[in-house]
Amino acid sequence: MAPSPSMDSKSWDVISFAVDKGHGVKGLADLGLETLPKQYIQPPEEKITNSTVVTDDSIPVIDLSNWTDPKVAEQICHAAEKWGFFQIVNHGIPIEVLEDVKEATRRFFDSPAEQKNKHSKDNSPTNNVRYGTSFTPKAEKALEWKDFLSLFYASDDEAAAQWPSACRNEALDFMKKSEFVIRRLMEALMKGLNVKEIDGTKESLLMGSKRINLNYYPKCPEPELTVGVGRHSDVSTLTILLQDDIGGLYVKKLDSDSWVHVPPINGAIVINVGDALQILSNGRYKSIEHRVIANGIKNRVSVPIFVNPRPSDAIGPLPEVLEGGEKPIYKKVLYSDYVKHFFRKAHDGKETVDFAKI
Ligand SMILES: CC(C)(COP(=O)(O)OP(=O)(O)OC[C@H]1O[C@@H](n2cnc3c(N)ncnc32)[C@H](O)[C@@H]1OP(=O)(O)O)[C@@H](O)C(=O)NCCC(=O)NCCSC(=O)/C=C/c1ccc(O)c(O)c1
Ligand SMILES: O=C(O)CCC(=O)C(=O)O
Ligand SMILES: [Fe+2]
Repeated sequence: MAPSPSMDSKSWDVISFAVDKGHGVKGLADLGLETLPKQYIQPPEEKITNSTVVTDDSIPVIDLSNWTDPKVAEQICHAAEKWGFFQIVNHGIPIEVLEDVKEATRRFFDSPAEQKNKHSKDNSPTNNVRYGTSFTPKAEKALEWKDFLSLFYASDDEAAAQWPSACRNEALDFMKKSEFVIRRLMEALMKGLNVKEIDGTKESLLMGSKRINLNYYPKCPEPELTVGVGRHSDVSTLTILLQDDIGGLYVKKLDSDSWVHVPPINGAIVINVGDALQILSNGRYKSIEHRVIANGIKNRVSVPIFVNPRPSDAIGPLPEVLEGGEKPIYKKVLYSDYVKHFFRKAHDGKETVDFAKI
């Protein structure tokens, strides 16, 4: 039966429509539903409340106008240790590149479901391009109110042949124009760990592979009953996250049960430490839990670039970190095993990193 706004979600198959046929939550939102389908209702404990949000504190904002100032490197290391999250301004990535990739994200998700679904797990001719909804629908008790396109970068030629034309050039441009920033951030962070030089081995561990996701969070009926993205930490070394002007990303404060909002700043980019860098730094840099709320007012887009080790790398605490006799708290794990473990289950806060604990 074809869905209509007046129908409640008992009378038609929401999963078949949104997940299998590829309409996503964008398709559900376009129906003009007045109530949230029950499959998206999250347990009450996932609701973010005023009592857990603090408004008198926020993640650092770091001005990168002067990279050569040693104080900038100190601020980066300090933010990575104490917050695991910070925003950067005056980073040198042209504002048009940022605007263009947000626009391309809207263009891709505005295209017909049949078009988008050509890139689903079942239909895509390559594993490097994947359109989907929620996170792991088969493993989740409640779905998340988000559609995504995930693009693993293999080469320019492969991207030209396989990435959707609606967003290919803009996504590639954002990746390329952020390379300089990623390298400088890594150099600063490695200095803080006593690593003098990023040689070939370190280059692979720190930034050997990249994945860019285009996220689309449509306007949601009854947004307080669901989530945009559930509590999780990223499995990357670093994530370079571009958000639009809507807001809704919350970050957990270290060693607390409080959450802070990450306010959109025009032209800024959010940076966060992922599990791989937490493991490589033996816990010095923190991969922090974060989540995105759903909203009932406007569609939101975000574009994270996940900077990762190569899938074939073994990751564990770096020798330089353990030089002074510090005990390793993580064992060596094959990065592709780590990522598979992450993708196999629903978002579950910081549980993934236990996979690598000694
Ligand atoms: C990821 C793997 C290990 C998958 O290996 P492979 O053996 O080919 O398995 P697969 O059958 O394609 O995928 C295994 C499952 O993961 C899921 N999966 C794979 N890629 C993705 C993806 N990009 N997004 C969501 N799920 C995915 C699949 O759907 C499979 O589940 P199921 O459909 O069988 O139930 C491989 O592609 C690889 O080594 N990739 C290179 C390294 C890499 O990509 N690292 C990831 C960094 S991404 C990163 O840091 C964060 C991603 C993220 C995404 C969404 C969020 O909401 C979120 O919070 C975070
Ligand atoms: O949309 C956002 O602001 C964050 C998304 C996110 O955490 C992710 O894709 O891993
Ligand atoms: Fe994330």
